[in-house]
Amino acid sequence: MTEPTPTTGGPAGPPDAAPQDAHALAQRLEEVLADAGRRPVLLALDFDGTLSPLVDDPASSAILPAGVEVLAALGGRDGIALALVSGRAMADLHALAAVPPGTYLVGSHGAERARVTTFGLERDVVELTSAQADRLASLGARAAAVARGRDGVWVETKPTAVVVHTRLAERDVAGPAEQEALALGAELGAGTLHGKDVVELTVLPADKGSALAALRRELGAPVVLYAGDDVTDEHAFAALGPDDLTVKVGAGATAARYRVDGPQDVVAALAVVERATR
Ligand SMILES: O=P(O)(O)OC[C@H]1O[C@H](O[C@H]2O[C@H](CO)[C@@H](O)[C@H](O)[C@H]2O)[C@H](O)[C@@H](O)[C@@H]1O
Repeated sequence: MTEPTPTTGGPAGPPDAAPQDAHALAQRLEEVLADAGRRPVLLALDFDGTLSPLVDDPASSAILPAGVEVLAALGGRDGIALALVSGRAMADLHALAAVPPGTYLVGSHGAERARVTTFGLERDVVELTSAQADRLASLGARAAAVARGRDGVWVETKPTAVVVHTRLAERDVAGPAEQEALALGAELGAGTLHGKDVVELTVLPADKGSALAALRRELGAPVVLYAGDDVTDEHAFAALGPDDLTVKVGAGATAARYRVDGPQDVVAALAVVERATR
């Protein structure tokens, strides 16, 4: 897996200072949570690569069991709001994400919004204009042509986008496929997001930063913790301020203040929140 260039995936260049480690993050979380005046704290988390380890088959992704447990414990806790902010299509995210009622779900990088309830999903309707629907159909057909004959390259379709996946392809096959997909997006006037082994071509441009800022405003959250592993999460980091906690999961250039190694460390940070808010 190669890290895509942030130019097409996210807005930010690297910060001046190197991100701080998991220990510094835990300390800062404890400080923030000790101040009852700074509630609600919005815990907003990317899904793939952040709560759920990356796998070859996106349908078999799952939040780490310890993560499911700690999220369940945080559900409905006073002063804590939970959100998943993902590139996944909403139906897909809802099916895979074992999260407690009350959790906000942001899907398709912000094009889809919903809230988990005890009775099911309360979901905003997404409607495409006929021009957008036509463009999505053309993108689907042309993306299929990009994948055709290329071993390990396949196309996922979402309500507002198509995704060219290259994780299973050799590098000399994946690189040209990603470049062709990006060129296709430019040719058909689609929004493009270049994530980890994926090129997303969307007819309803959205980004995690705008979606996160809107959710924060609605909730009136003075503090936000956002954790994400991909270049598309840089939009979310860029939308947050100096009092927020931005956490890059894994390697790669980032504007986040903290860096942790993997999903197990994200779960550990959530456990800090769980203990501090009992
Ligand atoms: O914003 P996210 O929650 O990180 O979702 C981004 C994309 O995630 C999925 O693809 C990624 O995870 C797959 C499963 O681990 C992996 O096979 C793929 O290489 C990753 O890019 C999903 O399939 C995409 O639709 C999401 O946009």
